[in-house]
Amino acid sequence: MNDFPQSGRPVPAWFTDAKFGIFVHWGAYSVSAWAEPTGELGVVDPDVWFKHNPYAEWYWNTIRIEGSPAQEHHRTTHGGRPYDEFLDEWKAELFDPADWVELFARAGARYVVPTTKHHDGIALWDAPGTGIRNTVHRGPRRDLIADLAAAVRARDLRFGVYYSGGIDWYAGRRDPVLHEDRMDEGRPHEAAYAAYAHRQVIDLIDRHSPDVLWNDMGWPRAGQADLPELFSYYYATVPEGVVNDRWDNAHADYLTSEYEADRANEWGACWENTRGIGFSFGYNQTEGPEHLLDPADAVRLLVDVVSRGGNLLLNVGPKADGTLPQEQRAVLEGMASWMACHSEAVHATRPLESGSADPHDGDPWVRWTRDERHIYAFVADVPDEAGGRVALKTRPGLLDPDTAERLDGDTVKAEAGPEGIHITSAGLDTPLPTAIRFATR
Ligand SMILES: C[C@@H]1N[C@H](CNC(=O)Cc2c[nH]c3ccccc23)[C@@H](O)[C@H](O)[C@@H]1O
Repeated sequence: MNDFPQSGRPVPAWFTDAKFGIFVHWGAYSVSAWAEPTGELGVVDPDVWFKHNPYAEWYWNTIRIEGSPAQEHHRTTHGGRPYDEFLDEWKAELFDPADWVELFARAGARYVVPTTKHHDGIALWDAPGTGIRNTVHRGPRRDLIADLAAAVRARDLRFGVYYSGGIDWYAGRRDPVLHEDRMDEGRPHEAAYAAYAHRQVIDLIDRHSPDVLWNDMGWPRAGQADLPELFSYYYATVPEGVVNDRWDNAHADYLTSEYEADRANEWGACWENTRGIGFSFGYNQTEGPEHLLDPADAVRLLVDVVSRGGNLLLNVGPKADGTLPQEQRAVLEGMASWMACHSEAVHATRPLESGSADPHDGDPWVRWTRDERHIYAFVADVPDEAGGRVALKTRPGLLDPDTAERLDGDTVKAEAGPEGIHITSAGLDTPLPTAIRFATR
């Protein structure tokens, strides 16, 4: 979607060191919590995508598409009633932000980005111009953004905000989006909406000094001339703030990709891949284990992204009551137990210079990271018949075999080989990667 260079502004070190953030998609769509588990963005045929949208947060759009299974579900389960009623049904009665943040921190996340207003236009704070159509005056009757921000900062994590500037099916009054080629028709571009959105982002900056401004689906054309002023105001308020790339090519401190879409953005010193634990960002009750990443998948995704110089923004979709779905908690718990001894090989690392050591897919699976004094080899799926022996292809002399150590404490033997380093160690035949640390020569 974006083929322009980043802003040229050096991205603050906290962001490139952070490596791992948690996205939180929570809204009135968490009450309906329903979508077909069609598949991943970028893999699903675009002609199928919108009528069979796996994004549960797109429920209001999908139920307005004639003949969609979601429309049928809405008719039979909710009597076809107005989407807006889900706001009043949303109570968030079990919302415990400190509990969420503790799990996010243990999993190794260093920043948290909640949806403050998604495409349905419902604000999770008392946003200017929204009247009572927000979670302070209806439903939860709570400023969910302020409560989460406080918990995130109390745990010394960075706090960012997601804002749907490009799409607003309420204030923007648009017909359903039927195909990505007609996405622009689904977007409001008028001056009134631009002023409304601009004012809300300024309000978020004034209230929370967010460390990340994560806008989505572009910015209304009538408001694009005012973006340089908005960004200047943001940076003056948050000198270490970062701005993503979804403002219609106006500006970007870093580029984003989403599932398999926009993978061409995954280059340079700083980019971020985002996805849900399943095929959806909003909680989708129809998803089963076969649709979700397991802990090993999530760890490998994080390690692969970090080894290529990116951040992973992994999403959780809380239930309407404020609890994190058990199957999503389990993934973060799995990441947390892995992160307990692998953080040093992930956080504040950088990719290796190209050509010094090769990643490898298949058996074994190999990825690399480095910091000033060490090089880390992540190894998984070592075939059993190899007796735990792996040949790591590296530039000769790059690693000192005598310094090899497994971060989980198990023993590893290393010796220089013709193509780099041979290591021998037990228990590397699992899909969950293990890091071996070497001192750099
Ligand atoms: C983080 C997610 N961002 C989505 C917007 N995604 C994009 O614009 C990315 C994208 C690239 N190519 C596309 C083709 C069709 C739909 C989306 C995209 C939103 O529509 C989702 O609901 C969720 O908030």
